[in-house]
Amino acid sequence: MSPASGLPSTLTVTVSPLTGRSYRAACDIPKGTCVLDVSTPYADMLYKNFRKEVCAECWRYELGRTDFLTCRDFVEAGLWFCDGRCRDIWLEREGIETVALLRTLETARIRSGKGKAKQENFTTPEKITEDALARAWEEVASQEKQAKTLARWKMIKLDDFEADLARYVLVALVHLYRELKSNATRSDKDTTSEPADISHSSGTLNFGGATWRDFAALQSGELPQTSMFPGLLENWIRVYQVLKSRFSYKGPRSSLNTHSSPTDQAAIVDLSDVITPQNVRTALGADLSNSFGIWQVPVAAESEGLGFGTYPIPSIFNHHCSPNVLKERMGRRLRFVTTEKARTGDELCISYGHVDGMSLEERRRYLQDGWFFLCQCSRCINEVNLQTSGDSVDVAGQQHTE
Ligand SMILES: C[S@@+](CC[C@H](N)C(=O)[O-])C[C@H]1O[C@@H](n2cnc3c(N)ncnc32)[C@H](O)[C@@H]1O
Repeated sequence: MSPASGLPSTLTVTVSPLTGRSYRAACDIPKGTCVLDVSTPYADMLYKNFRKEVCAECWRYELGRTDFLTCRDFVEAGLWFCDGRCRDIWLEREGIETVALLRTLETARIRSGKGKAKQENFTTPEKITEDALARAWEEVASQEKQAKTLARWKMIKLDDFEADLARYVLVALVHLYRELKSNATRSDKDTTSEPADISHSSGTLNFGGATWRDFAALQSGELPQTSMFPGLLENWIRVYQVLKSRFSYKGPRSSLNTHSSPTDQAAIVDLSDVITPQNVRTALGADLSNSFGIWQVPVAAESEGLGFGTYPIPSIFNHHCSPNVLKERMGRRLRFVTTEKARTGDELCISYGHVDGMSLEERRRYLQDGWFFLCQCSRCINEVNLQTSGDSVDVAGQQHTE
């Protein structure tokens, strides 16, 4: 599926059985051309360790200095800003209700030094398969039909890893919620009564030209990730249980969350329709296989990873070990610039990591371990063919005949 919106006329999407969707040049493109420019991710998250040192809007980071983060209006929600301008840009896009939602979510985080809270019983399947994952999530969905389940889930506390993932999922689901509300408002505009929660929804719908449809069309990393790290399934289910129990509301508003202030309760929207096992799996599955790390800039080998963001439209770039497109980050903005001339029909690829100085085996291991795929780029295929023919290749891709 190609992206619903935001694709420049210089790019076209093709699909191959081996590598899925990828971008190709729709015309001849000179070297140094910006082929894609995306202002913000669909969902993003700064790791808790860096939150007090990085602006939540422009992602400015000054090697651990914090004095430039002068706007601290929403620190309970885990949001530090350079100043009121960064705060207002963030609020304009995300909406004031998201501050209340994030603040409530932070109350579900195990406070440092408080150890591990009592968790739900969970047995990880012996072997992770599509069926085993489906059964585990069906079990969760059936549990929530029991009256006391949500009250019990409300007591669950998340460790930092899980709470950070929950923030990322929550941001994505609020975007979906707002898209649905906006569509409903548009189709209901002849009627006088608005949907109950629309008054709580603020902000502009602009998530880097992408919609939930684009986000949900991303390749899911759920099976490869949970197969490699089976404990992830329990982490993901706990994320779901916390989101469902705290932000789903079918009764009186005061029963929504006993931990948040009355102001927060008033501002919190009812996310029950969007917090579903399928949507949470979609958001988490899109993470590792598609997200871009938010690296300290300028990027160097020792750059800190501050968090990650998922940009559905750029996520269609496939990897190449000698790429012809370079990614540049400026704040939340990602720009993709050609590093050589591309002819009509050429595949346009970025590099997913620093593979330059690696041998074929090292590159393939790196991509398999970190990204769960066997690299099929033309450089790797050429080197495999050369190895079969007995010739050798050095790490710069130069061929040496024996
Ligand atoms: C960020 S997505 C890129 C878009 C993806 N092809 C799609 O259809 O959505 C990353 C996934 O694309 C595929 N991919 C990207 N580059 C590849 C390559 N060089 N060789 C094989 N598969 C690749 C892998 O399945 C990988 O998990």
